Amino acid sequence: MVTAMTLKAAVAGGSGYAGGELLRLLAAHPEIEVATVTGASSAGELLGASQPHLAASPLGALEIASTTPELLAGHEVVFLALPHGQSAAIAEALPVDTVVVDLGADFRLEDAARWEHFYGGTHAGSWPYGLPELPGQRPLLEGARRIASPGCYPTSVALGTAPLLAAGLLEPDVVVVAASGTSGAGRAARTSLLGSEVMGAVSAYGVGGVHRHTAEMEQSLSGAAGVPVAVSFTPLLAPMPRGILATSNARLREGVTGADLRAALLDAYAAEPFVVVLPEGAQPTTAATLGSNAAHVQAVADPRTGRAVVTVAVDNLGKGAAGQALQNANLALGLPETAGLPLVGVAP
Ligand SMILES: NC(=O)C1=CN([C@@H]2O[C@H](COP(=O)(O)OP(=O)(O)OC[C@H]3O[C@@H](n4cnc5c(N)ncnc54)[C@H](OP(=O)(O)O)[C@@H]3O)[C@@H](O)[C@H]2O)C=CC1
Ligand SMILES: CC(=O)N[C@@H](CCC(=O)OP(=O)(O)O)C(=O)O
Repeated sequence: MVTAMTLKAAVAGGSGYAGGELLRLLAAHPEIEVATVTGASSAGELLGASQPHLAASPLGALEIASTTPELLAGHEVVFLALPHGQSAAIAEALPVDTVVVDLGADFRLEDAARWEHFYGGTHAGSWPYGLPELPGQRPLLEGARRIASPGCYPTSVALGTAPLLAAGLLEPDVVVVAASGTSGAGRAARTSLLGSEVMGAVSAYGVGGVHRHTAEMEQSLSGAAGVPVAVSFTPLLAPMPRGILATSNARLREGVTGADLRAALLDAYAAEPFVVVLPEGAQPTTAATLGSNAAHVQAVADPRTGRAVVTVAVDNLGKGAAGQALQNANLALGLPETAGLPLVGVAP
């Protein structure tokens, strides 16, 4: 039930994985109420049938509507959790004073040529990049009407390495190997159903610099470093439903120690509610972040090879997607940044 005191939200793509997690978070948000949920093939179904984890919430009784700009207009905030290429036309038709947070990639890249290279089609433009913890980024998101929420892998990589590059501790050439749970591929991919192929195996994909998140990582890391940063990225598919563990490896600048790396992370995240720099000796694990908007970060020096090893765990559907989108909406709407966002995960 929407009351005069609450802000009305619409979630487009509410039948998908990212939309489903966003609706779970919004169901407990103190100041936002979901008035409209849309989808495509699921239009006409009850949300509780499409997303069984929402069945006990009043949201479960909402009917999923077809996605049209007319239906999405008239809300204070619209979340777009749609496949790539679907957001731009919808966003253009929404009122300019509506807060629109896109969970997809349509508006993440500033460079049109790079967007077209990695995604194909025509670049729709760029919006403020919704990773508030990046140096200098939060003021661009406070009060914004359009926000491009980052991809899950780029979120995890930037949270670990951006402060180290900004502090001049690493050479601007980063090798990333990151493992994701199957929900990262979206519900439509049905990888979750291919148990015989996915379970019991870890496999690399998008190998050889072709994964589209490479451009997004280079954009945010170059912004933090103030010089172009090259990223070599290899994603791995891991036999788990959700979670990302990203490892980033880069050459240390002359004289830099492990203590310097940790000091830079602790300094960058001292006042950040969602980023936890783990105690020395502890390593991030995906399980500890599940269901939360937290990112767990660690950095270690390998003095024998003169390299830094930075590890980050996030929930790909939490800080990697829905949690981050809600954090961005809170900033845009002038609400407490942490409203409706769990700081702690579920265990075991
Ligand atoms: N999964 C993840 O970890 C992350 C996802 N994202 C981004 O979030 C967005 C959604 O991803 P995800 O939830 O994983 O994807 P899913 O495949 O799970 O869900 C896609 C959603 O979009 C709807 N949809 C599909 N085609 C259309 C269309 N032509 N018009 C309108 N709606 C359509 C689907 O509706 P229906 O089911 O009714 O057909 C469904 O609700 C993507 O842009 C993705 O890149 C970002 C970060 C992480
Ligand atoms: C396991 C898996 O397939 N993961 C997805 C990443 C999903 C995501 O964050 O990103 P976008 O919003 O940019 O699509 C992939 O590699 O394409």
